[in-house]
Amino acid sequence: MAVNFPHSTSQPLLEVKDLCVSIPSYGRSVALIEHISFTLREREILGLVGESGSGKSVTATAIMGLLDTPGLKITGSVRFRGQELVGLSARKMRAIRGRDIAMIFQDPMTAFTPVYTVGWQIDEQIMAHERLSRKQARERTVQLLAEMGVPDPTRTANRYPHQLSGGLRQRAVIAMALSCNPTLLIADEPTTALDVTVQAQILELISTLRDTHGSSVLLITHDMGVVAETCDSVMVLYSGRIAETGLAEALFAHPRHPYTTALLNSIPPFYGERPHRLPAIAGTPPAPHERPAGCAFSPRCHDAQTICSTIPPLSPAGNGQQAACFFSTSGQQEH
Ligand SMILES: Nc1ncnc2c1ncn2[C@@H]1O[C@H](COP(=O)(O)OP(=O)(O)OP(=O)(O)O)[C@@H](O)[C@H]1O
Repeated sequence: MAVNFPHSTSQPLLEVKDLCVSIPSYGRSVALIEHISFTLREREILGLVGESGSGKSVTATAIMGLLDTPGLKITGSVRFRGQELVGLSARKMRAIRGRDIAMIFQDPMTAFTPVYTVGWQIDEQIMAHERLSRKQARERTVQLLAEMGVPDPTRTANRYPHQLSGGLRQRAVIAMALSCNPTLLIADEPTTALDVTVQAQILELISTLRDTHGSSVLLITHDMGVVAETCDSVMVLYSGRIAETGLAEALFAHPRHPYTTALLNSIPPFYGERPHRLPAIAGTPPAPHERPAGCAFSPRCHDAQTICSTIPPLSPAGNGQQAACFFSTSGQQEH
């Protein structure tokens, strides 16, 4: 587990304040995410965790300016190195995406087109941002692939995406994402499609990026085990709202929200096959348009009481943690 978070005094890189995304549905506005606020510091690895449908991808794509559903409304603030990104023109946002913020997805095949070699595509990415010849770009491509632990990088660069194993493809995707030296890497379930051994290697690679490239990482996952292995800090989402935040070490030792406790109980054994999706707790999260009044987790919570029919505010819960639970400081959720 990433027990020490050495960068708590480093500069804020990404400051998200009160980010809300809603869509119109049958004449009313339905929130996909609500009041999301967090700060990602330089060289920090922050895990964004929650079950399917909790709003992780919507949060990430809103930050990246990639949400384009008609009628969708984004409010709040996303500041990257002090610059406001919400409301920025598509052209300026594209420039920031290519230069400062890169994103990698669960399925590495989506990052590459099948008809060009992997090396060609990474070269193109480099040449789009720097005035380099193909030969110079290829040297950089090969160097990046080598840094990502790709064996025989010169030969691998000349192969097509389908000729690589899943693990090698994901390494190549990370190499492409890093080709412009982004300061922020957003990784959306980057290891879910990979087998356990390769997952561990890719997570190791991501954890070393802050040392090799000085990157900050927003790591999206449904798997608390992945957070434990990789992240300095954690933000737990439930039904589009923050359930709990804190440093990984503190939150793992003393979860303050019953949903966090349930997720921690779902961590599969360290050894053995890791199931694709573990049922964290009986029942499923509500869809955005079916979110109950009050605490959205209360229908699945053993400790729910009458007060939970009002929305619990996100409040300090000790140890630098914050939790949206009326009982978060009483200690009754500790295990
Ligand atoms: N463009 C959209 N239009 C309408 N609803 C959307 C849109 N994108 C996501 N949603 C809904 O918003 C909710 C949050 O989705 P999101 O993809 O962020 O969840 P997630 O936590 O990333 O889940 P997963 O782990 O399955 O990717 C879901 O109920 C989803 O159906």
